[in-house]
Amino acid sequence: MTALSVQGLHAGYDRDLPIVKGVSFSVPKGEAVCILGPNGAGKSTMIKAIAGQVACFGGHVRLGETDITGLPSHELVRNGMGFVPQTENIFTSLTIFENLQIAAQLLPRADRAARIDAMLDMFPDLGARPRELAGALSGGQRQMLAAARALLTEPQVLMLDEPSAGLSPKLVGQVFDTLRRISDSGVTLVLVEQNVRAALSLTSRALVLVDGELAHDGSTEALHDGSLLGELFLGHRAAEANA
Ligand SMILES: Nc1ncnc2c1ncn2[C@@H]1O[C@H](COP(=O)(O)OP(=O)(O)OP(=O)(O)O)[C@@H](O)[C@H]1O
Repeated sequence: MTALSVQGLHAGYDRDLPIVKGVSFSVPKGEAVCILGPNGAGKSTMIKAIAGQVACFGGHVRLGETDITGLPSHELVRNGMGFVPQTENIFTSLTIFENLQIAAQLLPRADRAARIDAMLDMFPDLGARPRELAGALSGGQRQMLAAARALLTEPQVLMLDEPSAGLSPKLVGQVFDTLRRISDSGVTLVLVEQNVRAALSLTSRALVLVDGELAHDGSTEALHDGSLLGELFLGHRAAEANA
């Protein structure tokens, strides 16, 4: 069964200069997929367009059978999409518990307390100190809180924009261990990553975006020795150099 389907997506900040140009892919339920590519390729723009935060100029995004193209973020959450942006993904002046409470507002009142408890159980680092200010957490714990906020509504698909950004190697390891647990629990994962090694350790399939177009869609095995990835990335650099 297909969890997420993107067909002929054109998206960006100016209709006359789309950043994402005709990208199509689909992700079966339960699969973990990473989106790789050189700086400026349009990875963040694409994931934000799928998450309803950047304008779609053409094409379709479907979550299961539902067309979600261009729906605002809160509607996407109701339809089963979780999105963890790269920055400003938690409220640092509020406690861990309050951060979860705000995310829980989208749930029926009767379900809120149980879902918050489930997240505090799932993330023991957070469960040990629910009254601590989110701003006092380490970078890795902040990413866990951001993921917990997104998972609270039990999304079918969880998308993350560079969960390793700004983290030390040790914290990257912690965050990816958490993502592996989330993936193992059956949630479909789509993540944009600059940290190729970490991304390939988690996902079985990679999409490579070069200059807003899909340059590769296949098993991560082919990318482990780095030469194909290098070719894809270098091809882009050569094109830039000749421009
Ligand atoms: N808010 C914005 N307004 C206008 N242009 C933008 C905006 N955000 C990004 N861009 C442009 O869109 C292009 C793609 O950027 P994007 O951040 O999507 O790439 P990326 O592949 O995620 O890069 P990186 O790996 O460096 O984060 C770049 O040319 C960038 O300058």
